[in-house]
Amino acid sequence: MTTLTITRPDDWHLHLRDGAALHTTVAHAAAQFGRAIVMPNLRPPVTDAAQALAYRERILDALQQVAPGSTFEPLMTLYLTDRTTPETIRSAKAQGLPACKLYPAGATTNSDAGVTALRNIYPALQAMQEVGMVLLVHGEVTDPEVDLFDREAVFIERQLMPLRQDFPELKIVMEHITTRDAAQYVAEADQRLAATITAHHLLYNRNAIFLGGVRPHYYCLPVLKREVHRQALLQAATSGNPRFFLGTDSAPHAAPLKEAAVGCAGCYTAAAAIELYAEAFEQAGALDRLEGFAAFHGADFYGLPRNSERITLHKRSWQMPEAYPYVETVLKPLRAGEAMAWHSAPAATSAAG
Ligand SMILES: NC(=O)N[C@@H](CC(=O)O)C(=O)O
Ligand SMILES: [Zn+2]
Ligand SMILES: [Zn+2]
Repeated sequence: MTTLTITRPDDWHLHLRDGAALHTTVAHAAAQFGRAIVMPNLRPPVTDAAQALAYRERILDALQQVAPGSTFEPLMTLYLTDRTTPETIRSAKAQGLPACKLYPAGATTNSDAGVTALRNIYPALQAMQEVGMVLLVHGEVTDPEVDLFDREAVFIERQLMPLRQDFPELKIVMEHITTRDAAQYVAEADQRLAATITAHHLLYNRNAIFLGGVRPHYYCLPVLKREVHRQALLQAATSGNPRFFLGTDSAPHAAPLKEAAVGCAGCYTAAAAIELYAEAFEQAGALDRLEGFAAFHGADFYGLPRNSERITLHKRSWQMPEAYPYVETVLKPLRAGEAMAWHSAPAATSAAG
């Protein structure tokens, strides 16, 4: 297959950051995706509807500048803290926010204000269950005794299983799953549990972080795992199961902050996300399953209409730029300077055909 036309995809897990960063991140996201679930882990975090709507306006302002006329739609989320009240949840739902995000305190970038114990958010979760908001989960325990590579599997046992028992009607998305354990757990669960999978976890195993020396641009959280896990994720993503869908977790950090003694976690894939996913699906011989994963399953899970526009991908080699301008520095994308197998044509080109 040398061209592939699919319904315009959505990104169900995306970091856009704020301020001048939006000029880079919003341009990339809007070029590919119809909608994106925008992560709330800003500094300070987005903890109520008013902050979320103000952030949405800043995103839309940037969109007007970098892609005038674009219909890209940012879907806003709340950052849960120990102090999130049921009233905050009800107000967020009333103002159209589809989801809230659980960051266990200390689990990842900008999670210091996150939740220190699940019981602290039980009243908020109860309200979310009642009003029908989706709970998004960074599923890793923060217990320093637990090996970094086991933190997702342990989270499922210690936190997610009891949580699902206590809130059986709550819709939950396990974000950026990285293990066979998570893929199996989600596959065996009911309709209310889904998972997003990133392109980088489909394409790389943990060797990528250490190939010839430490490679900070392959460091993200949850960290890349062994090849058996990558294979299991690929199988889940290409299985056709509607509870697995696209979430890039594209997480920009200025290059100097990643190439540091203590480098930030996060891979930047938004500039060519669908091309990376196409490569992974092709590798699995399942390009015919890409559209469901990228454009249908997420919208269906969230109860939103599917996109009507289409995009076209061409099998054509090109080179990923070394860097993109980013605030006052640069941003190095995953695959920087390396070959890409698929190329996505701008919407205008595909519409003409
Ligand atoms: N994935 C990451 O490694 N980093 C994300 C946070 C997150 O999604 O956990 C970020 O905001 O930089
Ligand atoms: Zn996360
Ligand atoms: Zn993320």
